[in-house]
Amino acid sequence: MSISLQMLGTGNALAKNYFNNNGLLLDKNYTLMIDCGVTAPLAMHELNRSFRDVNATLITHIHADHVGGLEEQALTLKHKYNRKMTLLLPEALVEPLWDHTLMGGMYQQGVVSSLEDIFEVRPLSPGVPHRLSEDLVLELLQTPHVPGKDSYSLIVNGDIFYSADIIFQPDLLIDLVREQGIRRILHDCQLTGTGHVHTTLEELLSLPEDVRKLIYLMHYGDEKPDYVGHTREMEFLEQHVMYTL
Ligand SMILES: Nc1ccn([C@@H]2O[C@@H]3COP(=O)(O)O[C@H]3[C@H]2O)c(=O)n1
Ligand SMILES: [Zn+2]
Ligand SMILES: [Zn+2]
Repeated sequence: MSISLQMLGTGNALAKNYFNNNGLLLDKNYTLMIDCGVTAPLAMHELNRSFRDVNATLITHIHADHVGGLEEQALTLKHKYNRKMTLLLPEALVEPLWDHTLMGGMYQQGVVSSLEDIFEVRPLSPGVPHRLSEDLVLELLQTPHVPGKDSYSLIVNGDIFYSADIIFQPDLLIDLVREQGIRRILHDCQLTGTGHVHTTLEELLSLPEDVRKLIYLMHYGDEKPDYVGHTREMEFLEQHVMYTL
């Protein structure tokens, strides 16, 4: 089973050179969009891709760089193609995504009054595998980010870990690799400053070598060029490149 990953962007919420950290996970018959931030519609356009060719969009948590493109996505599909996107999201996010984020822009009396009016909503329970296609199985793992904000990392096909924005979790990462058979880690990486809600490069560098060598770095800032060559075994994930996972 061959799974590919193409990032629509690899930047943090404020990056101007790398777009928001959103991705496409692809198997031969299925395309999953991981998060749909403010820059996702333009990123799709630049890749000559259409939301029509995405089977489902998965949301990890509610920050603009992860959900800020959903309004445009839903409107594009409705008005150009008369269809709804399948929205996969942790069950705990269904209500806040509508009440705290999308309702403000999308509410229309008598026409649009719930998330279900604009998406095919498929709530997912964390901690159990969900088969999305013949080759793609996804499990949500709740991980800490901003206090009070539910956030979910992903385990893909039982052996790939994709971090939502996450506070450094060394024990989890070591356990995933040494006990749970994870062979690839896609991890957010804050290059400067203290990691209050993200994991810093310094923290990732403190991991043992057998874990570091499985890590691709993503969700980084525009200062990334200054850090190339200073990440030991860990490589920066690059926007638009197609990776076989
Ligand atoms: N200097 C900054 C940078 C980012 N932010 C917000 O904190 C969020 C952390 O998760 P994120 O998804 O990276 O989005 C960030 C901004 O909303 C912020 O409040 N101040
Ligand atoms: Zn983010
Ligand atoms: Zn975030």
